[in-house]
Amino acid sequence: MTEVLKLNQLTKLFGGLTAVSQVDMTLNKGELIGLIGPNGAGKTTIFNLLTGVYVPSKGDILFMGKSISGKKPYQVTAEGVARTFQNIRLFADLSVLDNVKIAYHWHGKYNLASSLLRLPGYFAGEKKMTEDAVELLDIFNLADKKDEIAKNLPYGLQRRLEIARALAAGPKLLLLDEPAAGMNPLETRDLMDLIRWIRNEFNLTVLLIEHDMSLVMGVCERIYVLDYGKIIAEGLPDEIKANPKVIEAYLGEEVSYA
Ligand SMILES: Nc1ncnc2c1ncn2[C@@H]1O[C@H](COP(=O)(O)OP(=O)(O)OP(=O)(O)O)[C@@H](O)[C@H]1O
Repeated sequence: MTEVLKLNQLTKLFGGLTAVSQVDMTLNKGELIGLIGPNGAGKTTIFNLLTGVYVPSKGDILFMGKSISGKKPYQVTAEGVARTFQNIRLFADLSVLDNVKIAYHWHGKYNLASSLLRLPGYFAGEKKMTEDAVELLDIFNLADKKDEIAKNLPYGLQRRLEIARALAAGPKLLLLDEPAAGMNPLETRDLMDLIRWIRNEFNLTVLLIEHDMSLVMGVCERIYVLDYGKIIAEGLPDEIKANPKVIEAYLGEEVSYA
């Protein structure tokens, strides 16, 4: 089994606050893993550490066996890690198509000189990129919206577009931060199917933060539970549901497994 991601004693302090504390985690190739925990548990901080937004205070992050701790976000993207955000971050005033095409530039199909000089390679590359982008949008049922301005899309479609854009960067590891936030139950169910499908189709490993328990339990093969920055449980969805530590951590929060 190939280890795609390994966190060794990952720790992040903000002043006196330990937001992430000695977290160990392993993701194997092709796994779809959930990261859950009450508000403020440190989930998004882990994503920010994984993507180079923050530098770990202690511990290490290994991606495909190589340390990526301390790398800049663009370097982490180039290594093959892509993410979506809790609060959607699209280029709001660009078209749906351009939002995806921008991400393709990460693994540019042509070099800077050919792009500046508009050499034949540039036009061929540009055409191929547009075709690829439209194909990707088609998978996400967004091809007919390709010329719309991103901010004018309904919320659920903006979330889909964000995932499409993340995939355009050609990741090996996809990090999804609350992909179902703000979606209705039908949209959530569609999204679950889509996440499972893209994992298979794009040969991905997926780590998913989610508050919607039905989504987490329905789609994830294994789950890590974080509370006050520490991993308090790890296991199969049924094990997690029945784990007293998890139930206690969630006491006072309304949890629905429906
Ligand atoms: N840049 C920062 N500076 C100081 N404290 C921070 C910073 N970012 C996060 N924190 C704190 O770290 C802790 C973990 O926050 P984080 O956003 O990672 O939690 P979370 O599990 O993603 O929460 P939520 O489910 O509400 O999104 C919180 O106490 C938060 O206030």
